[in-house]
Amino acid sequence: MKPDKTIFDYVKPTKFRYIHICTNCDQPHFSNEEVANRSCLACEGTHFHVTPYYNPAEDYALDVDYYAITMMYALWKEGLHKTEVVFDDFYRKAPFVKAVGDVTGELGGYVAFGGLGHLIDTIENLYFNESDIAYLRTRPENFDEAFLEDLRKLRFSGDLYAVEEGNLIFPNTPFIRVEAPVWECIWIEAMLLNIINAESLVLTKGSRMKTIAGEDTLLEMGKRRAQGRDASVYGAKMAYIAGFAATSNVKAGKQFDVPVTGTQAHVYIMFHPSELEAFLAYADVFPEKTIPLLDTTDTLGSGLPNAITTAHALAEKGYDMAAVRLDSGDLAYLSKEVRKRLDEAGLQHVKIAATNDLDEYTIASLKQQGAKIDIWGVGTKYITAYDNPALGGVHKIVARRPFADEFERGVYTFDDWIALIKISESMEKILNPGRKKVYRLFGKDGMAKGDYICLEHETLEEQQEITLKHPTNPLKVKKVGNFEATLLHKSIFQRGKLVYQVPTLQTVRQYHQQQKQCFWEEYLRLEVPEVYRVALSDELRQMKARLIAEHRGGEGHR
Ligand SMILES: Nc1ncnc2c1ncn2[C@@H]1O[C@H](COP(=O)(O)OP(=O)(O)OP(=O)(O)O)[C@@H](O)[C@H]1O
Ligand SMILES: O=P(O)(O)OC[C@H]1O[C@H](OP(=O)(O)OP(=O)(O)O)[C@H](O)[C@@H]1O
Ligand SMILES: O=C(O)c1cccnc1
Repeated sequence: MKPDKTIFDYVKPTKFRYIHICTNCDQPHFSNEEVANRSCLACEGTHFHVTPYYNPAEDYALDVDYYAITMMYALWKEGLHKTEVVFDDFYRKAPFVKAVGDVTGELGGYVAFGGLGHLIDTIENLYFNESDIAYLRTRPENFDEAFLEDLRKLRFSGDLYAVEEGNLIFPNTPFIRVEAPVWECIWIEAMLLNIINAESLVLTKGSRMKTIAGEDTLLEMGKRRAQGRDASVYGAKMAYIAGFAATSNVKAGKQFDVPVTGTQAHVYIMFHPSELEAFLAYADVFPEKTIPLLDTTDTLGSGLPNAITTAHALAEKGYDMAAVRLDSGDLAYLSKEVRKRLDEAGLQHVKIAATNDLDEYTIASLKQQGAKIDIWGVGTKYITAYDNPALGGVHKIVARRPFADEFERGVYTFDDWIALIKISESMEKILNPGRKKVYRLFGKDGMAKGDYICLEHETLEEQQEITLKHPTNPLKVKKVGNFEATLLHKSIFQRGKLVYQVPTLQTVRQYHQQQKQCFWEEYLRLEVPEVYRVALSDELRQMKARLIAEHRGGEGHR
């Protein structure tokens, strides 16, 4: 390595642990092996500067709850850690839906699936770096050195299937399925759920706001109120997917190429000797982008007249003032009055922006009151998912390969998957066992009719009509004919390798809008939404019933 370089000056070595730099020609080579047993591809030199690659920005291996490490260790000690298993990720109750339910008490609602791009990035760069290993070595559990050495080599090596980011997901539909060695599935749980739960939650909040705002402009302004830096940056990214026009979060703009914009704050006006001087000074610098804030002293008595003077001054120079901003008071009354007076002053082009603790409900109410607001700036209630601060997505084992003794006894073959179940007192909490897939059924009009969860070997392609049966209530059935069935999951990782073409943010944003249009508005409305059918195949239901009966009969969880 040249003395004036650090390892960060070389190409990012995704998934490789060591960087071997030719001491002759400075060419970098990436490897998972510490020992350089090769000649340089560029100059055939044989001497290398070898160093572990450690990028503090890629520091995800310990994004776990401690019991993940102790379970991984116990499985390693048992020699079972590489047993292949299947995990499903799903949620049970949609957020933001008030506990009213339909006549049978069942709650509807949806989640907009967010966070897949972030998850892919994280899994691609997931490895225990040297400082992680050093930390684990200090733990009182006294982990075996051979275990720590295996951790140093560990990468995600499994298959991962997921719903595409921006699609809509419903209670109990698995949004991710992971097939991997059991210790890897345990390793990624907390990190995966942390990303998906947080980003899907705010994406859903934003998606609801977009439903209400329609063609009006939505701006994301939550940075100062977000629960941490990541939450603000990824929240701004989710807002863009949801259909917001821009964010005030500059870091998100840089990181994800999201449009960035803003108005002006009270500080700028309070700092100047007078409101009018402040408006004129700002307009001088940003003649095409000036949005005066009207409420520093008196919205209608001072802010608005000064903004009109500023707009006329701009017009004399050939510029159109963009908008004015309301930030307090009765936004319905004020916006109507401001619109009237702007129009009277010949300023029909000047738009009205509003901020102040807005959410989908206040926006809906203001629209219903005939407020003349074109631009909605939302911060706190969007970024914190204020009325429902967590999404309860879970990561659960549903199948495993047989153990050695089970092969030996001839009970199973190598290719078998053994369905696993966890029993609960409440039927809703009992997992859907086995290795499964999910179809989404569309009518000929392109509208979604329900999700159909079945075992991996089952197929729907030949069927003309299907009865969607409620998972727990036998009286709830819905016949669907003349449908098209689409598999909901895409293959993301195969044997640890990324096989999915990650779409651009722009594409994900369009995809989210397209997917929303496939659902009747009754499923998407804010209050008491219609329940979208998620059904199990007969074979899956029967298998589940058999496993429950066996379990209740005391035969354990097989
Ligand atoms: N016409 C309206 N209908 C429904 N909600 C409104 C209407 N006008 C304002 N709101 C909302 O009512 C709340 C008013 O909050 P609050 O009383 O804290 O604001 P304020 O006194 O006007 O201003 P400040 O932020 O300076 O305290 C805000 O959430 C705002 O979005
Ligand atoms: O209301 P939100 O949806 O969070 O939107 C962002 C708010 O942030 C700013 O207020 P600031 O932080 O200056 O304080 P304020 O609440 O007293 O206006 C701005 O004036 C908005 O009102
Ligand atoms: O640009 C704005 O108007 C803005 C940005 C962040 C918070 N409140 C307002």
